[in-house]
Parts: sequence; structure tokens; C-alpha cells
Amino acid sequence: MTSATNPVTSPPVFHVYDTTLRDGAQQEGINLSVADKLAIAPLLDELGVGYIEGGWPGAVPKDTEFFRRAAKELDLRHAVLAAFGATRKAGVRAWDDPQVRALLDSEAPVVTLVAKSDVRHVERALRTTPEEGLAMITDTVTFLAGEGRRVVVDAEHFFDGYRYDPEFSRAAVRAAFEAGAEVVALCDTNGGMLPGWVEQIVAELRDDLAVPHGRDARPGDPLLGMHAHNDSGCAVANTLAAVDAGAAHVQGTVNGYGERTGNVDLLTVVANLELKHGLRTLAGAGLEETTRIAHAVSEIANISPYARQPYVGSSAFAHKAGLHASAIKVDPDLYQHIDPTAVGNDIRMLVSDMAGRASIELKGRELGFDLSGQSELLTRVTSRVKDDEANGYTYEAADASFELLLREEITGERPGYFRVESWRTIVARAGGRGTEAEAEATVKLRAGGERIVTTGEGNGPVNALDHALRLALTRVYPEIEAFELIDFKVRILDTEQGTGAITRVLIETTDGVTSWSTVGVGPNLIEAAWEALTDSAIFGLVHAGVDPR
Ligand SMILES: CC(=O)SCCNC(=O)CCNC(=O)[C@H](O)C(C)(C)COP(=O)(O)OP(=O)(O)OC[C@H]1O[C@@H](n2cnc3c(N)ncnc32)[C@H](O)[C@@H]1OP(=O)(O)O
Ligand SMILES: CC(=O)C(=O)O
Repeated sequence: MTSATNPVTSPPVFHVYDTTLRDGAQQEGINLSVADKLAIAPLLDELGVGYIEGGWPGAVPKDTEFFRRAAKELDLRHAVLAAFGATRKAGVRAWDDPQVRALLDSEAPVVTLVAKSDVRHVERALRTTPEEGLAMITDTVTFLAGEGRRVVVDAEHFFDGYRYDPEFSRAAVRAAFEAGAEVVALCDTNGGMLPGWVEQIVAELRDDLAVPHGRDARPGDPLLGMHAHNDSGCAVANTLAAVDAGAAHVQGTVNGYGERTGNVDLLTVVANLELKHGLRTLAGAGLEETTRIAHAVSEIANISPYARQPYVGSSAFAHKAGLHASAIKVDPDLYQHIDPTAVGNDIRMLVSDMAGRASIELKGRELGFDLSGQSELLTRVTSRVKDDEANGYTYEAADASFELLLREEITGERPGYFRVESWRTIVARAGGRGTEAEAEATVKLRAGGERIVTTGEGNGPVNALDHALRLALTRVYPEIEAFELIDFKVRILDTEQGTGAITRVLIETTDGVTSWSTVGVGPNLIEAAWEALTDSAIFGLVHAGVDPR
């Protein structure tokens, strides 16, 4: 039912070229250390890309160091390293240009040269003639190929240049091939192309230069490649259009990191090529490791994963609408374009006011409860979820609270770890504005056959309540010590009845191994937080396998 097909063709020549460590690092907010790059490269190799562009040695000191250490420390099984740099400067000889020499010194087997292929850039940015612009390409490629390096040329601004003056852009690509470049990657540097334009230009250029179509290419043939940016939101479509038109080399970055709106997401491109086009493009662990590797790279880059990222995002196979769930119950493929396990991802059911009984049954299954055939229970839970959500709760962001609700409906009661008698909190400020507030909370509860009264302090009322609750429960349930509150979100909601605002609090707790989220709703922040805190403690104890004492 899914539109995916199994990989059927292994083209004799097809390059997956990763530039996360170079172009990806050009993203605002990313700053990769040498150690970060040395940690990401093996992940890319494990995925099975053919090329890892490590950076620009000679221009960026960290990148010079990366290549020095990579030669000693990396043991790549599938990928080769590529050093990125520019063609020689205008008016100097290639071997005299220190930046060209730095590319040789990097000892990378592949050198990728950014070359101007838009005549306006040659004249206005390089401030030289078209003839010298072409000579810069010819000389630099000839020199590096003569030194035994495999050369890729990134034809910068190729598409914009071709639309303005096709003759010069074509001549730039021809010059690169004639001087010995193995691949010329056509760059949509400004990211403004549309798929139809790309397809037409690549096809035209391939015909003009007699470059074989990717599907017919043999080792040693000149290859065209695609390097896309996402400024018009078409980077993936443009890359696929280039492949359709005969490109046999795709460049991109993990998670689409890159300048401005990013480079093309190489993971999406590869998943589309493998699962939709039936092309085997990866040499290593392959697609099933994609989700893990996407998240590992985002962890190292210190960028939160994007939930709605195609294929690998946590929402990529998350289903919210009740009607979807009812069909998924029959056959998951009815609402999925591929089997998520093909890319190492998983289906998830979201519980909300849009849920139906099928959603609850499937969510229950996900949580380990078989609710099939329990029609009355499913109806009860569904309507309780809808009522609660109308009152401000949100279960799709609080799986743990939903599980407690479900357990309560199944057994008729909440797990009885403790019984709260009362709680209160006060905030005091010693001086005026700018002085630190101090909060204190007192909790009275019954647990383990005793009455426990504790006082906790904190830098705010919720923090003080958390401390007091923990102090009380730890006496009977020392397991609580491992729990830590890691996220706290507050939202003020308007009630539908127009009786004023209510507050919703979502908290995330970890035991160091897993984490869980709970929700609380109340007329103010403190009451809402108290509900979320107590749910969090109960859920943590249930999942630690602790019996009520
Ligand atoms: C499209 C892309 O994303 S390509 C990758 C871009 N990445 C980066 O820029 C990151 C690393 N860059 C750097 O460290 C610096 O910008 C450097 C070292 C490359 C250049 O910095 P500087 O030496 O200070 O040069 P400056 O900024 O003054 O000017 C750039 C020079 O490169 C020349 N140049 C620019 N593009 C090219 C090119 N494709 N080929 C050859 N020369 C080029 C310019 O004409 C100018 O030459 P000039 O010094 O003779 O005037
Ligand atoms: C080379 C490159 O990164 C570009 O043209 O976008």
C-alpha cells in the first residue's frame, strides 16, 4: 500500500556527497569544534555516504587541524574525505596561491573547488575578465589533478548564471571537465531555483557537453552533480529534478543544515532516491540507521531536532486525527507513505480532543495495554480525554498523564502511593525590586503508614513545592531521589466560558534513563504545577516497578 519500493538498482556510479562539516557548519548557530567534526565523520561513514567534505583547510584554522587529525584518527570504511577550497585567485599561478597549496597539504584524496560560473560574479566579485575567470578554473584543476588529487568542481551560482548568460556558465563547466575534474556539481547557491528550471537546464547542459545520464554513467565518465540550497523551499525537489535529468552526484547536509534556510537535507534526498526511485545509493548501514544518525548529529551540533523533518522527525509518523487512527488500526500503510522502520523511525499515536476510540486503542497498545474489544472502556476514556482537553489539558504532550488516566479508568483508581492532606507555599522578598525572592512550601501527606510533614525551600513557589514533595516521598520511596525535573512550560489559556484565564503547566521529568511528561491545569500556576508534579512522582514510581507502601 505504501508508495515505497525496495531498492532495486545499484547504479554503477552514483555519489552521495555530504557537506555537513563544511556547508552545514555555515549555519547560523552552529559552531563545530574539531572534536565535533571527528565525531560526526564516522556517523556519516556508518550511514554510507561516499564523500565527506571536511572543511576549508588553509582558510579556517580548525579545518586545517581537522584534516591533520582525520588522517591519523579516522578509519573510514565507505567514505573518502574531500577538502574544500576556491580556485586560484585572479592574476596568480595556482601553485603560488597559498590557499591552493593548503588543499594539497591537507592530504585529502579529493579536492572540491568552488569556481565562479556566473559571469556577473567573475566581473563584479572577482573583478576580472571572463577569460581569466575560466583560466582560474583550468589552471587550478590541472594543477591539483596533476598532483594526483581527484577533483570535484562546485560551479557556484551556476543556475542563476546560466539563466543570465548560458554561454559563460557552460564554458566554465566545460573548462573544469577538460582540465580533469571528475564531477562538476551545479550549485543553486542562492537557493532560488524551481524544479522545472533545474530539470531543463541540467538536461540541456548534459546534451551540450555530451555528459552521460546518471543511469548510463560508467566509472571514468564525467558526471554532473547537484548542490541545492533551500531558499525557495525546493531544495529536495530541485535535487531530485537534477537526478531525473541525469545528475549522478548529490550534495547536501544532514538535517539540511546550512546558510540562511539551509542546504538540501541529504537524508530526505537519499530516502527518496532509495525508497521511491529504487536506487541503491548508500554503501553502509543504510537507511535504517537514518533516524538515529540524524539525531546523533543534531546532538553534536547542539541543535534541537526538528520534529516535522521528513522521514526522521519525531512527528514524521505521528498520527493525531481519530479518523486516521481508525484506518491505521486496520492497516498502518493506509495513512503512511512508507513503513517508518525503513528509516529507523516509528509510528506514534497522539491522544487529544481529536482522538476517537481507535486512537485510544492504538495508544493503549503503544503503552502496553490491550484494549481491543473493550468498547465501553474505550468510549469512557475517549470522552474523558475530550472533556479534559476542553478544560485545558493536553495529552499529546503529556503521555505520562494520559497513561495514569488510562490506568485509572481500567482499575477504577489511581495508584495509591500517597494521600495528600494539604500543601501550601509562600513567597517572601526581603528587599525591594531586584532583591531575590525566597519561597517556602509545606506538604502534609500520608504514605507508608505514616503522616509526613515536610518543608522545602526554593527560588520560587513551584521549586519549593517540588522540594517539599520530594522530601516527603523520599522517606518512604527512596527511588524518588533519582527523579529530576528537566523542563517546565507554562501557558495561560482563555476558558471557553469566558470566566477568566486558566493556567496549564507541562513538566518533563527524568530518572536519568528515560523521561516522561505530565500536565496540570488550574486557576493559577501553583495549583497547575502541583497536579503535574504529583502525577510525575506517581508515574515515575509505577515505571520503576515500585509497589505502594
Ligand atoms: C558559496 C559558498 O558558500 S563557498 C564557501 C564559503 N565559505 C567561506 O567563506 C568560509 C571561509 N572563508 C574565509 O575564511 C575567508 O572568507 C577567506 C580566507 C576565504 C577569504 O578571506 P580574505 O583572504 O580575507 O579575502 P577577502 O574577504 O578580502 O576577499 C575574498 C577574496 O577571494 C576572492 N574570491 C572570492 N571567490 C573566489 C573564487 N571562487 N575563486 C577565487 N577567488 C575568489 C575574491 O576575489 C577576493 O580576492 P582578493 O583578495 O584578491 O580581493
Ligand atoms: C559551493 C557552495 O556551497 C554553493 O555554491 O552554495
